[in-house]
Amino acid sequence: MSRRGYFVAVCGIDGSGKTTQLETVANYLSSEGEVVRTRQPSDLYRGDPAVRAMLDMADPGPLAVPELAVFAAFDRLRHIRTTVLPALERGASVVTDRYVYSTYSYFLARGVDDLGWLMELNRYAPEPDLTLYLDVPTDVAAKRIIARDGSSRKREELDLDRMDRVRHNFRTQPWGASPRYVTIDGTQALESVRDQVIGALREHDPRRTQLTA
Ligand SMILES: Nc1ncnc2c1ncn2[C@@H]1O[C@H](COP(=O)(O)OP(=O)(O)OP(=O)(O)O)[C@@H](O)[C@H]1O
Ligand SMILES: Cc1cn([C@H]2C[C@H](O)[C@@H](COP(=O)(O)O)O2)c(=O)[nH]c1=O
Repeated sequence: MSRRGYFVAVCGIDGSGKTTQLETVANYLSSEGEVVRTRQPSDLYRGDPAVRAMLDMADPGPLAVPELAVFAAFDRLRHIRTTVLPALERGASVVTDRYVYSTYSYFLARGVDDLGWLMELNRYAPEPDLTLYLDVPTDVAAKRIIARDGSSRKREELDLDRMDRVRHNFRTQPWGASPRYVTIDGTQALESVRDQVIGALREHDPRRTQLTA
């Protein structure tokens, strides 16, 4: 019997602990088989000079933000088609650093006011089996980034008001709540966060139902 892999997304504001917990997820799942660790946006979007320039501008202008949203959606669909789905279909687990909920949270905070339009752009993005949202206040995340990097790297991370709005979106999920979207208090000690991440991974593992079906 062919078995589809486990699809997990890790989301949160910059500095919330995503990279740290991606390691937890990948280590946990790798004891059971192949794990593909990836991220959105992909290098196509991140490496584009116009994207980098717009992310660094205080006010990129009214057309630039929707342009970025369209490119991010294109990038996501291509990434899903070329990386995520082939891996899941061969039975590998896929763990992605950020997913469509990051797009919604960041673009709403950047001023896109039509969530329906954003959702329509991303309608073919499959819902992960589990999305782990690491909730951390903006000031805590900013301090962590400065402790890690010496100084903040991007304008976006420096804009604490905007990051507060991003966090609000992640917390309130205006795109619609799902039992597969699990909020974890990311301010807890590392061991505690890790235990909750592993608990959620066990609870939402689609292969449990595949085995008992
Ligand atoms: N629960 C925690 N308690 C204290 N520090 C933590 C915790 N989790 C992560 N950190 C530390 O906070 C910093 C940011 O964590 P991490 O790099 O995992 O975040 P991130 O969300 O991937 O950040 P970015 O989006 O900027 O890449 C790191 O130095 C990490 O060691
Ligand atoms: C999903 C998504 C994210 N972004 C933004 C959000 C962040 O500012 C960066 C990625 O930062 P990282 O810490 O290096 O992961 O990209 C975006 O512009 N569009 C998206 O769809």
